[in-house]
Amino acid sequence: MNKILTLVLVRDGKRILLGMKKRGFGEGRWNGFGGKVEKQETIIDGAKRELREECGLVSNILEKIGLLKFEFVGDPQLLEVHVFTTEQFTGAVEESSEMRPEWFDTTNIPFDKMWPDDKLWFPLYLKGQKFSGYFLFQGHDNILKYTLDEVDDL
Ligand SMILES: CNc1ncnc2c1ncn2[C@@H]1O[C@H](COP(=O)(O)OP(=O)(O)OP(=O)(O)O)[C@@H](O)[C@H]1O
Ligand SMILES: [Mg+2]
Ligand SMILES: [Mg+2]
Repeated sequence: MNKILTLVLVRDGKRILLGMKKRGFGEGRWNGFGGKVEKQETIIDGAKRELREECGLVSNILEKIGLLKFEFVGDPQLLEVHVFTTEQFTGAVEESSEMRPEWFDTTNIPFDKMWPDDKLWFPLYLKGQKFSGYFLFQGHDNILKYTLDEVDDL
């Protein structure tokens, strides 16, 4: 069984909100907001919940933009990350125990302090292209092989 995760990218014109992960998986890296989908919730509800928990923002309009699958050498569990974006949100950005949020200009995204797959698919996201990808990692820094496709539907 794949492990189902969410990732939400909040966009405000030319800026994007990322969070510095303060603990757990991906600690020390900037990323969108998200986490594990719980048993009783839908994927989109999980995405909304994690967004609110991790940065204080509320959105009811998440657009699905990507599906990413990750495999780590030596780990039989496949991660399935459902990626969403929104430009419509309410609330105030607040730091949480898990994330320290910060706005970045879309021309100045800190790829050297992000998961290495991000620099591969972010350009598709930024031009409004939906995508589907698979990445095989060795450790947390090396991508051994990957596929990345532009798709019309997810
Ligand atoms: C390998 N390449 C990757 N590239 C980009 N993003 C990645 C990723 N691998 C995982 N992610 C994201 O990292 C978060 C992990 O989930 P994570 O935050 O640990 O879960 P959750 O918030 O439920 O935490 P708690 O267990 O409640 O503490 C989650 O958003 C997931 O989409
Ligand atoms: Mg999380
Ligand atoms: Mg969680």
